[in-house]
Amino acid sequence: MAPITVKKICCIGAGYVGGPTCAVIALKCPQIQVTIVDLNQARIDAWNSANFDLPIYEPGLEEVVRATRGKNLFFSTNVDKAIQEADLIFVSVNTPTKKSGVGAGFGADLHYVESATRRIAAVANSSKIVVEKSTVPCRTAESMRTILEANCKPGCHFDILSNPEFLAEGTAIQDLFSPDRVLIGSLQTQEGKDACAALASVYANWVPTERILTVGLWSSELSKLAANAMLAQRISSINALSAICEATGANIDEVAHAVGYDSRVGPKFLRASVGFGGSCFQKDILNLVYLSESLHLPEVAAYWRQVVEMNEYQKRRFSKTVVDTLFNTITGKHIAVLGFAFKADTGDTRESPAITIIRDFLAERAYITVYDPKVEEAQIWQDLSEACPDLTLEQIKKQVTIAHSAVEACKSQEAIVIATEWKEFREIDWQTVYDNMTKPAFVFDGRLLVDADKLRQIGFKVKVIGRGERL
Ligand SMILES: NC(=O)C1=CN([C@@H]2O[C@H](COP(=O)(O)OP(=O)(O)OC[C@H]3O[C@@H](n4cnc5c(N)ncnc54)[C@H](O)[C@@H]3O)[C@@H](O)[C@H]2O)C=CC1
Ligand SMILES: O=C(O)[C@H]1O[C@H](OP(=O)(O)OP(=O)(O)OC[C@H]2O[C@@H](n3ccc(=O)[nH]c3=O)[C@H](O)[C@@H]2O)[C@H](O)[C@@H](O)[C@@H]1O
Repeated sequence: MAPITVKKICCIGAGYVGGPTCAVIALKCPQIQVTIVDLNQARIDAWNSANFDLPIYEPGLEEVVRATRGKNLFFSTNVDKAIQEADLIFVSVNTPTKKSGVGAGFGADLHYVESATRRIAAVANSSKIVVEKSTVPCRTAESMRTILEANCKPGCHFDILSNPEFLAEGTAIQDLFSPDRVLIGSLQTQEGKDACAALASVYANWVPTERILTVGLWSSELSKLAANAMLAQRISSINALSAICEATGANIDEVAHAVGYDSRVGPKFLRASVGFGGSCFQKDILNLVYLSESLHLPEVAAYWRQVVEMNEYQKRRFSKTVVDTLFNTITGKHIAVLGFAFKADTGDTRESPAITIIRDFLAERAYITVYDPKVEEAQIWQDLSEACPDLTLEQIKKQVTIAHSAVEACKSQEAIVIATEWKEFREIDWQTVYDNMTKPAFVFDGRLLVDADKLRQIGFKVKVIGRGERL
């Protein structure tokens, strides 16, 4: 059979993954027409906005969209038309943790994947390659195939591939331009292999072929959960060690450096922090826990669950350090929280540790001033309202103020908490900040960001995560 040539791609889901991923495909494959669709009209309008006020902030993304939009990249809410025209369809919809019913709190909520799949079956009038881009539990492709085969029009045939995404927010464009690997899982039938080759040929426009890994469908699905679980496990491991450092006087930077120098361990992803956030680590580990439990593997489930429990402990431990250090009470005290996003270079706040810390401070009835360079005010209010269901928004607004710069946020405060590692926080004029604070002035660095010695010379009392030194 002649190799399948992909000419038109549809991506269902114009979010953090679908948007950047398919914009980069459009840039690297000018011969392919790419249409990204979503049910959310506001999101599509933002992708199409005349001034490129895109719905997500990601360094380099605007340049990619400027170079391709209206040429071979289109954003639309006309899901059916894009499905009908495409030869290959990415399903890149959200797969959050289930909130109720069987598996609540652990399992993935697959209803967005299912409704996208049902839509493909209902409207497709020719054969398609359907690609799972969303992160899904192992064997989801089988359910998709059952739905597609039971509902498709006569003469239509669907090949299903798994092609999980490994980009990290904040570096998405760089990660997509030069991925460590692209993973494609397929059934090991001739048709499955042909579909796999068709998708591989799309990536081969810019990814070296030795980095395009082809495996079985179930391995591909599980590899995505495994990759996130192992990355998160490294952070929980280093954070567990940070607690020992604080208790013994060891320095977590030095420990991470010494351990990471072993080429078998490697230096990356060993940065102690106030805890990991983001929409996926916790969700994907809980998904793995649920999978393990459903497979009657309770020890395996407990092992992975501990990675999330350690992360919760780290966030709690950080809040408690602040209270303990501020003479065992923060009631009525003024604290600046620098950073609200879950990491630098993104406006995304999903599962951000800053939310948990502020919730803890609100429970102690402290006054908080927040500053983040990219997170919208409305998002901060929404996140705090969800995190503090016992408080009305009016009550929250009495205790929380949003500032427009770091220096403004720190003015007249008793303590500063660094919750996100934004580069601009490294360049703060600490002398001016100190002069304008209530004394003693405290800095709690949850991101290993400040030069603690320099701050101490100015007069600050400084506590850095993973360091047991004197204030
Ligand atoms: N955010 C990240 O950095 C990464 C996310 N992932 C995975 O990718 C998937 C998507 O994640 P995000 O892009 O962050 O989610 P998102 O929530 O930003 O975007 C998903 C989009 O899908 C749309 N959608 C849902 N059902 C639809 C339907 N039936 N038809 C059309 N549109 C529909 C939603 O309106 C939403 O805009 C998830 O499974 C996630 O685990 C994987 C790697 C990285
Ligand atoms: O499936 C996903 O969603 C993605 O999840 C992560 O990407 P992301 O969550 O965007 O960002 P990371 O850089 O992994 O950071 C996650 C959290 O861990 C924290 N972190 C990271 C690294 C580190 O050494 N220490 C640390 O505390 C970050 O501050 C952040 O809160 C993975 O890195 C991606 O490979 C994966 O595709």
